[in-house]
Amino acid sequence: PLPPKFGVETPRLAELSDLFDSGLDQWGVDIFLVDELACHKPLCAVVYAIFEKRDFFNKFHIHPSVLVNYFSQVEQHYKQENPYHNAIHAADVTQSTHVLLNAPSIANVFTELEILASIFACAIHDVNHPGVTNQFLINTESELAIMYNDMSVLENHHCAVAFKLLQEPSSNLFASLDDIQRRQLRKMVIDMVLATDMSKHMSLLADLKTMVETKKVSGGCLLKLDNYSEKMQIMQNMVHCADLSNPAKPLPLSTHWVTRVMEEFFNQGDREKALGLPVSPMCCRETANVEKSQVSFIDFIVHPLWEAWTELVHPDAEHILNTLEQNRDHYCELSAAKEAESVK
Ligand SMILES: COc1ccc(-c2ccn(C[C@@H](O)CN3CCOCC3)n2)cc1OC1CCCC1
Ligand SMILES: [Zn+2]
Repeated sequence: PLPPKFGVETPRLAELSDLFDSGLDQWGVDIFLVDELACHKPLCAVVYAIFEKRDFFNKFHIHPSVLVNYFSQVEQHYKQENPYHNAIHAADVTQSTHVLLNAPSIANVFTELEILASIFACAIHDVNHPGVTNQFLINTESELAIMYNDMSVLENHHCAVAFKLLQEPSSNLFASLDDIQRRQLRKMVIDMVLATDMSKHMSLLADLKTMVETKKVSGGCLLKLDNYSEKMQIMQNMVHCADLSNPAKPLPLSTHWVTRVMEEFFNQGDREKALGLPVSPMCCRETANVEKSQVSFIDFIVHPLWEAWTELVHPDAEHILNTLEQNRDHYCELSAAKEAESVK
């Protein structure tokens, strides 16, 4: 028997179906509307829709009910009390990567298994996120930090939880893959999820820039990706771009994410204050300058990354970079207006 369409019981199935028809392949689909129409199971709905659109059910002999069993479990393991690191963020990063994969300039670069691994990695990349940063887990000598020896604590946890949930027989998504494929997929997913650790950002970006330079030299085509490491660098940067894509989305979505991430950071700041720990950067609700922080985040982290990605897939991501630059100017103006207000 087939599970409900998109794996979610919703009285608004027709609207959800229409939104996916028009928006699933679009940069900037309203993921918060997906959350509403899917009765707060956005991850199940988005993954189901992408698997259907990419014909993964047939290509990898996955029964829809097994997909729904597994991603319902994954969705339940995202803490919905987190303002930011919840299943909506996972659905957002997954759908964003689905769009990036459609860029014509990387059309024939990845195998179907690599595409499956990328979509899967996004869907699970923050599962069971506790709503605090690695530094907080380390500073508080949390069980997770002890478990993972302070190294990419969150990212190791997300991976372990996701693969543990796969061991449930009714949820074994990759049962029909052969052992080689399953082992390749597991390695690719681990490599991508561990690369979402922000402390890896600078080295990831350096690799991407080198690849862009060599691409320029080799006459612009990406097809000469012969080894695993080069391909994985692109996949890791693609997922990292999607993870840091909030400022590059249409402004209403971007500001909604800023509100949510600041609330999560401020909750952490409250906990640090209560524990007598130094309050992390941007986590103090009394002193944080939200707009200024966004401008710095864009100038130092997000824009350099998206500038490199845009060069790699030129000209397919120009509109994304333009949106990022327009949004940056918006936050800059807001910040200046706030500054002017405060000196009156
Ligand atoms: C929409 O804006 C953001 C969307 C996502 C993130 C984001 C997700 C994961 N991270 C990594 C941090 O968990 C780790 N950092 C280490 C430094 O201390 C703060 C915590 N960051 C941040 C965003 O903006 C920041 C908050 C104000 C400006 C910068
Ligand atoms: Zn994330």
